[in-house]
Amino acid sequence: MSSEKIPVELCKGINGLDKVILREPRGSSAECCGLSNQFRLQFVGISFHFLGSIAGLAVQKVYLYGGHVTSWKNDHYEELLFVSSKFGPLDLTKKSGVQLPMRLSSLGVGELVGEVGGFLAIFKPPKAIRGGIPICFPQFSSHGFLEQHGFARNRFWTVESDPPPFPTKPSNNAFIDLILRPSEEDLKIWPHSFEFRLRVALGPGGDLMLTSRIRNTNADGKPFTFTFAYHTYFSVSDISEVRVEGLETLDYLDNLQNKERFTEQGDAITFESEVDKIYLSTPMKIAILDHEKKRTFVIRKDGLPDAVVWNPWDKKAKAMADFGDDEYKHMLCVEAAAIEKPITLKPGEEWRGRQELSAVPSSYCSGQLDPQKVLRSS
Ligand SMILES: O=P(O)(O)OC[C@H]1O[C@H](O)[C@H](O)[C@@H](O)[C@@H]1O
Repeated sequence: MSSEKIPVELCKGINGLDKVILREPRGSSAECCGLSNQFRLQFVGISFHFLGSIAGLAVQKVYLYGGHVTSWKNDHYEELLFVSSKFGPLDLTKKSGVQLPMRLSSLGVGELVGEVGGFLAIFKPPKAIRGGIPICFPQFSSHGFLEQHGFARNRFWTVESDPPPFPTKPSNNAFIDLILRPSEEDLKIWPHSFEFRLRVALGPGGDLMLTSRIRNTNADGKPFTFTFAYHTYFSVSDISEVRVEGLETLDYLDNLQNKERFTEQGDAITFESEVDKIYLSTPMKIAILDHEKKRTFVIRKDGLPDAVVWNPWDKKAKAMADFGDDEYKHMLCVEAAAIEKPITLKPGEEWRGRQELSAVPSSYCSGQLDPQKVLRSS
């Protein structure tokens, strides 16, 4: 089958990795990923059921881990998102001194056992994929009592073939709709019923668009409150060659200084050490200029007033089991978010948060944040 004729395809990648690929005729693509079947079966005993082809809209149950976009490529087939070479549960063993292969079996909720020559090591269940676009919900970071960044990034999402209508449908049909509802276990840790619909779409020019719709479906009449972020890892040539525009002079909370509030002073944001800041009430457009690659990412966002900027730098990188020691040089997270003013929904209410990413050649001039001008430049 010619891939060009299939805007949405369900397939398997390396090591049986389940993924949905969105394709755009000029060559751009995006992938939403799961963990490999085999691996998931070993770890948590969840089976996958493919009941048809997505292109034919006959799929009823496809589970994708985290509703996580793991790849976004332009029409030159260049990867635009960073994903760590060490992501995934297998690599978590690396820094604990345990070697694979080992026998793995499920111990029930939350614990796994690896046995190597009589030596037992207990691991946490699979973590979020390190890179791409993890979804942080219902809590950003440690701003609350839930696990870091909430649980949505560590759950299986389902493909939804017939979601409630969006105002517009992408003309190229390169989109996929996912849904997450809480399990019984989730309700024990966050006692709120919700429907989280995520549409991942690839625009005709290769733009990657994520739209989240979160609805309170509580039957007990209670509202709920959440924080949220698209935790986007951009791939950059060299972090010291990168500049972020659109956040100058804004107030931010510095996660490295007890979330204290400061005001940004510089002309544009550049990087020479660890950064972990939540910029507040940011403009709808933010640009990331990569001088070496001569590429500019433009983030357009709606319903997401804040923007997190994160790079772990060398020391933290070394401490992260699922991250290469030098990989901090090639990534930058700029995360469209709603954090400072958490969102509250009454039963029946729905919230929308949208992020649109473009990658354009850097004939883009500094300070020129009109996205139309950016898109017209070549
Ligand atoms: O390691 P993770 O849980 O994926 O979090 C990675 C990072 O996410 C955000 O950017 C936070 O602001 C950081 O404080 C955190 O270190």
